[in-house]
Amino acid sequence: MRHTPPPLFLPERCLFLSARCVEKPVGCTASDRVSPVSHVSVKQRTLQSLMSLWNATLARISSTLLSRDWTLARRMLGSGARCARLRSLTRRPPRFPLFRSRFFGSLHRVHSVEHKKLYGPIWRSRFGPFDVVNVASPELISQVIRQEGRYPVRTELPHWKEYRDMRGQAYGLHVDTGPQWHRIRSVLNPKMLKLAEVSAYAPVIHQVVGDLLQRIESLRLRSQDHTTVPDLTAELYKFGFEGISSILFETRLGCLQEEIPKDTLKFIAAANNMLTLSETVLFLPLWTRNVLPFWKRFVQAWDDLVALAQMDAQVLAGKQVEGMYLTYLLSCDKLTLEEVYISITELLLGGVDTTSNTLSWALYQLARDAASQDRLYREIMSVCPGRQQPRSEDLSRMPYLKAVIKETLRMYPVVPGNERKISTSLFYLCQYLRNLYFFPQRMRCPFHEILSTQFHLCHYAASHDEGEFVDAECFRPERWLRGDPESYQHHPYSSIPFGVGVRACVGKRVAELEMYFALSRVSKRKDGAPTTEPKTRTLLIPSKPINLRFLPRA
Ligand code: HEM
Repeated sequence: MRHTPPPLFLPERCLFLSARCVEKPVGCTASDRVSPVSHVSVKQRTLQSLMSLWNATLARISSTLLSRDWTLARRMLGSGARCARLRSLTRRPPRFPLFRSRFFGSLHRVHSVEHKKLYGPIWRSRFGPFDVVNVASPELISQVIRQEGRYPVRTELPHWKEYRDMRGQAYGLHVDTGPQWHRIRSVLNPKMLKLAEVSAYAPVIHQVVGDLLQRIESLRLRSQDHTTVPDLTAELYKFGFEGISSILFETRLGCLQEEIPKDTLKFIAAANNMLTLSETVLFLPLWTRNVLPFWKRFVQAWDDLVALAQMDAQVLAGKQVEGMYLTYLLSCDKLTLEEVYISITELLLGGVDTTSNTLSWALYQLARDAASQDRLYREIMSVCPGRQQPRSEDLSRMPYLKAVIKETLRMYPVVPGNERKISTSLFYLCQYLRNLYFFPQRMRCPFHEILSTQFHLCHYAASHDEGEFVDAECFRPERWLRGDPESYQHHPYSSIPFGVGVRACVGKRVAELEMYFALSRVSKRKDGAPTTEPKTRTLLIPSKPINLRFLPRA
């Protein structure tokens, strides 16, 4: 199946030129890159004014539509057909799908796949205090990303921000926006995203993978049938934590030992609490904070996270361990100490659930699919025979290993949805020529006075779309292999588990290296598994423990 991108309806240049004029109706300056008036002909000026007028009218119509003033909208549009088309945006799902779906499980399905079936690839919904426009087709997602601007904004995390203000902490990557976010990001990027720099972490990751294998072996031997490793996700969670902390601090915390250090357990529990409570405190009204225990627990969880990351950072800063990420952050002198602490906390937080859950799903799917498992095993053995460990450069000769991770992330994108707020003054989306939507930069919201239009990018729905992926619910790593009879071209935005663009995941390369090394070495054993259902707790995680049987290969 080949994907043919649909043509765009409006000439982009024209739209942006006039959009600037809408923003600054009097005196567009040279810095706006709009030609000075004396250099344009009367015809061009007239055309430009007409375009400005047209765009201003459209912006007004859109904002009217989004503020639900239907009478005025109809009067302004004057066309029933067009009104109906735009109205589809306001066909809304129930108000709090989150709470309802909690009882039935699988929030991400209700939220994106089911809604896409009901409302099409674009719909509007309320998510806690947010009024959100959901986009669930790769084409629409790509259009949002293309217009995200220089400093993309994901979503407001008012409760995270409030906590940091309360404690006088720096905001950090998740909360900061604009040039301030960019400054922190440009310091973190080089040693996290450059392939050559990330390869330097290979030896330390291999040590951690070695510990994971030992842990699996000891749990297997201890089990009743001498094959089953119970709750593998919990072990992989410790692996994720040990992996990222050994990169950041270049020291081992011992998470995969029999006796887990108390502080490590505390960090893991705090991360779990913070992520679980994050949704709850966001949804509950402010007055509940003094009545219900959630806000206090949320604050406590953050206190524990920051204190532990800070404590490790302070102890290790004194040791001046050569080459570790923390040393780099402290010595580069581009971040304040507060920013270093919050960055370390966020990297630790980002690096645990994500890699561990993806690995759990990958092992689970391989365990159910003997053919994929054998193909992977053959590939690994051909590149790294015997007990040889893969090096970073070997990975380019392991396309199937990479395809397994890609397919796992397609089926279980650990972050099932992403967000973007619009930054251009006039923002449009166009779905296959038929529907054209305009969005104002700001719109009204009953909770906050005024908000930018916020888009929810439904990764999960896009990567489960049968139009993009044949038998989308089946695990088929082959679809990602170039030249394989089962492979085919996908829309480049049909599966973007790490996000794309300048605000995409900062830990992508580290996560991939950890997952490739762990999966290749664990896969040298054979396994089988019971079934389990996905669940979401801000992140997409298994709802039941995954118990795998590990049988040593002959
Ligand atoms: C399977 C592994 C992972 C997945 C699927 C994943 C996914 C994502 C996604 C979807 C985003 C949002 C990107 C956007 O807005 O466009 C993100 C952001 C982020 N991730 Fe990851 N991630 C993974 C691993 C990691 C690791 C290992 C780390 C830490 C080393 C990390 C740290 C972060 C941070 C700090 C951000 C915020 C970046 C920013 O706002 O500038 N992630 N991740």
